[in-house]
Amino acid sequence: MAHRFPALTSEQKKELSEIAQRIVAHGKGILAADESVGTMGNRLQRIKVENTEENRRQFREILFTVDTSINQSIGGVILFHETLYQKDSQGKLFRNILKEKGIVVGIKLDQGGAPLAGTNKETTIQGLDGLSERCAQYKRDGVDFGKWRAVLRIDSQCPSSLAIQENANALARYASICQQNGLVPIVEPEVIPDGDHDLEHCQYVTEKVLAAVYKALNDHHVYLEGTLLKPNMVTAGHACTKKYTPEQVAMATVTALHRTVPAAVPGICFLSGGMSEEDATLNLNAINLCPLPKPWKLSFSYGRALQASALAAWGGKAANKKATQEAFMKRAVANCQAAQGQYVHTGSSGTASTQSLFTACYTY
Ligand SMILES: O=P(O)(O)OC[C@@]1(O)O[C@H](CO)[C@@H](O)[C@@H]1O
Repeated sequence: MAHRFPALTSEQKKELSEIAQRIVAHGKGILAADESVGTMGNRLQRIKVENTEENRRQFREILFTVDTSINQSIGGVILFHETLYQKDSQGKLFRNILKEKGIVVGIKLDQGGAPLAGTNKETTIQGLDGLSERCAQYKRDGVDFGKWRAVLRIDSQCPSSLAIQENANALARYASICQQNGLVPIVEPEVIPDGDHDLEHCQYVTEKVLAAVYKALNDHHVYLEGTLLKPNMVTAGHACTKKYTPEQVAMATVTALHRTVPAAVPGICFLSGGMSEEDATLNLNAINLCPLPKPWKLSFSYGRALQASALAAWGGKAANKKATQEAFMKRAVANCQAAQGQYVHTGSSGTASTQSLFTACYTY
């Protein structure tokens, strides 16, 4: 089989791999601030704030106008469509505020789940139609990476081979379209933590899912050096009675990744999946200390685990801006340290940072 129809030019490949490497350089990770309107509504409800466009804008303004030193810990921010075109109170586009800090701007590209008939409530993700045009427009608007989240769940007959294959193929098709338009695709196959399964079962399923994803990416001629993976950590199900240490989670996670993710992938940025802020940091730290070969950067792309304390500190009040920014900065710095295996837990974490952020059947 000759390679007669190259998918990308060498210039395109260079641009993609440089973007991917910038995002995860020196322990940096990603702030996933891409909650859709509905998901943000759930977050705001917890702090008794109304889900209006202005309230969503105000919270994000506080995060994005944090001190420039945030660029030592955060390499990329994923936005939702609405946020990409919002401005701060001085009239400056959020995306320009982020870029001036040297942070790469990303966008959520998937458009929600659709049921796979004949399965045990499994789904695929929509959004491929018109995706190329959307990517081209976003690139013109200053976006350099995309995100697509596929959801797999563990249950009786789940994940089925249909759900694994279908979601792997959709992720690969999305990744190929992103790269054609100059966007680094974040590939997110999330095995959600609902259920009472043990750590070993989650590892088994995660390996099957990741193996299928990398086969599909190869089939679709995706340039791995210009991608980032956003997987779940391997953890026991939320309702499992047996508890595991961060070191056990780390060993199961790195083993699964080592068996399935090619070394050409520059970075693996975990989602937090409903872990408390502190657990997400401790597990990431243990992953980076795990004594197995780790040819990729192992970092974070947290939504809940980077914003829970900040949301609680804000409470919808402009007067709490400083405390909100301090809470956000604290988590960002802690995760940057964890991404280098240098986090030291001081034991002085606030209540918000140790609270579980799990939501059953987390969809958006
Ligand atoms: O699991 P977390 O770290 O909270 O969020 C991971 C994530 O993929 O899921 C969210 C909902 O789709 C997104 O906002 C975010 O990018």
